[in-house]
Amino acid sequence: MAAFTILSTLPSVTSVVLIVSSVALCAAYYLHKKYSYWAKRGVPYVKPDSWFFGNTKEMIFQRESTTFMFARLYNELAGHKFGGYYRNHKPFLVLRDPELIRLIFVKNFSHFHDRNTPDERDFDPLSKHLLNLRGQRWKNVRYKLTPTFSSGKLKGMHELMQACIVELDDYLTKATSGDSKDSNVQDLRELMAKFTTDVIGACAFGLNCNSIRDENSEFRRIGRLIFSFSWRSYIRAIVLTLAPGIVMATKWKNARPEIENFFMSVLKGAVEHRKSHTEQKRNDFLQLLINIQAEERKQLESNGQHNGTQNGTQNGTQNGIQNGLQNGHAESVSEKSKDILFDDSVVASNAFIFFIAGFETTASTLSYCLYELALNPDIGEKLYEEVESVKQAHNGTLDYDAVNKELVYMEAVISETLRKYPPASVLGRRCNEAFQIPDTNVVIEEGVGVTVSVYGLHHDPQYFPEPEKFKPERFLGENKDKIVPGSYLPFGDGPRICIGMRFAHYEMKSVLSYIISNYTIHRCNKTVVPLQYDTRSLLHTPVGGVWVQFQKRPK
Ligand code: HEM
Repeated sequence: MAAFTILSTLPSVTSVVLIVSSVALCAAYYLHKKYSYWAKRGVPYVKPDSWFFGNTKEMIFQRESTTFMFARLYNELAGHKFGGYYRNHKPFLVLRDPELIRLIFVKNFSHFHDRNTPDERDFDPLSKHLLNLRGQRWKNVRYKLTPTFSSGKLKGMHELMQACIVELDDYLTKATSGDSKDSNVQDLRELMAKFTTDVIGACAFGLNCNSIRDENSEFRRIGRLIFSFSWRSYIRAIVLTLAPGIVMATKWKNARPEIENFFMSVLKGAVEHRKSHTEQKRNDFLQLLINIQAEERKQLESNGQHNGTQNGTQNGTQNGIQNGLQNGHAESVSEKSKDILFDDSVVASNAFIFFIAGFETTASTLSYCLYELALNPDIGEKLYEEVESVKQAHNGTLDYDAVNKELVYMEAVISETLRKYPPASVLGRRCNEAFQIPDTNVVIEEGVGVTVSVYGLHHDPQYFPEPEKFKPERFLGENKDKIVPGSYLPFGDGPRICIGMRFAHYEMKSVLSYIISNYTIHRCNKTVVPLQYDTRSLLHTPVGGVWVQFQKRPK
């Protein structure tokens, strides 16, 4: 009897089936509606291959790298100027036509001024940097930071960079004169990452990171950690696309705690040092950021708007940063005024992003460039001749202007490297104001993201015939003039183009001219051709490194 009563209170099999099928139907209807977005608008699109992840399943399950997944979407939409795809169930547009790309990235920037990255978050002290900032706040910070990369400022960093080249020289001299027959065989990824870490450490923080000299350098360890795969970052990235609200509500920071703590303590140390050594003239990015902050405070004070406790002098600013960093958050109470643009966390975040954006991209370009020289010795010899002749014209040394203006063939070799191996292979913008694509009825609605596969464009034979061949002459003379605007985008385009572009070019040309002058680069039995790429990496990273052999040139 009791059993009968319990059974009668349970829902019948029919009602369970009904409930389950109604939920399934609602979910199917919801997803069908979501995935009809592009079809309804008559836009060609790539059919999603997963109900849950749209077109990004292969990337999410790490079977395809980000670079190759977006290049595949680009290729699948061949014949169209643009086409739709879905990230999870959100609609995105791939832009394929260079003219349309320029229209969106440059001419109609006011409709697309933000990236697809999440908005700056108050709980994350290292997130308020140029890559993430949006709208007017981005504009103001960018405006203030642009002079930081002027020729005058970069010229002032010449000595810092040369000091890092001396370290590299010391290392390579030992390696190539070592007893072991393999000591001159080097993993370019690792060697160049150590070099660019030292450069950016010196130029961003005024610090000697010692990555080349010291195998256990903390900076290099943290640099490796930033770009290595972690389940934490992987799960966070998935949650961020599926349910960004969860990341915000749980204050789930992007940087791992170890990385955040490291940078916060480095910054605190650097600021403390500057406070007690005001006599030392500095010319690094951190000092330039501190100066901008000091100027801003001075101006706010003179406008009578700033009631904080700092006195507005450079020392005051340094105290402010120090207090903020010491309190475990980068913003001191006195800085909450809405008028303040360069609060402590904006200073910390931008020094941090210069480090991250600055070392890996240049290291990867340098390693691919030297790899190609090992495969194409004739290009290496042509480079050598150019470097030697420019050096001769300048009494045997290359100053800032000679490096910048006279190494024309080297510039072409670097441009070709960036074409074949763009480190930032995908660009994105988020539509902030509806935009009708000219000569069509298609309107990109507010909130919809647009994507450019830089790798897809750079490997499209329509723009770069025989794209797998390494041909620097594409970027020389009249060939250069024939490059279709909007088809070559290693540094992006429009007002949000890479702010460090000139710095990167200068750094790469400086170190390459040193290497080319002193060494020849060769294939060795560890050189892999063609390179195989890590499907888990965001930046196109080869598996197992990029190995070549260095041989000292006879003097
Ligand atoms: C070969 C080296 C480099 C490459 C290929 C590269 C590439 C890029 C690309 C593609 C973007 C996005 C542009 C867009 O969305 O239109 C970008 C943005 C950025 N890069 Fe670089 N970059 C390099 C070196 C550097 C260096 C050395 C620094 C700093 C010292 C730097 C700092 C930045 C910053 C802060 C942004 C965000 C700019 C903004 O939104 O206003 N990059 N970079």
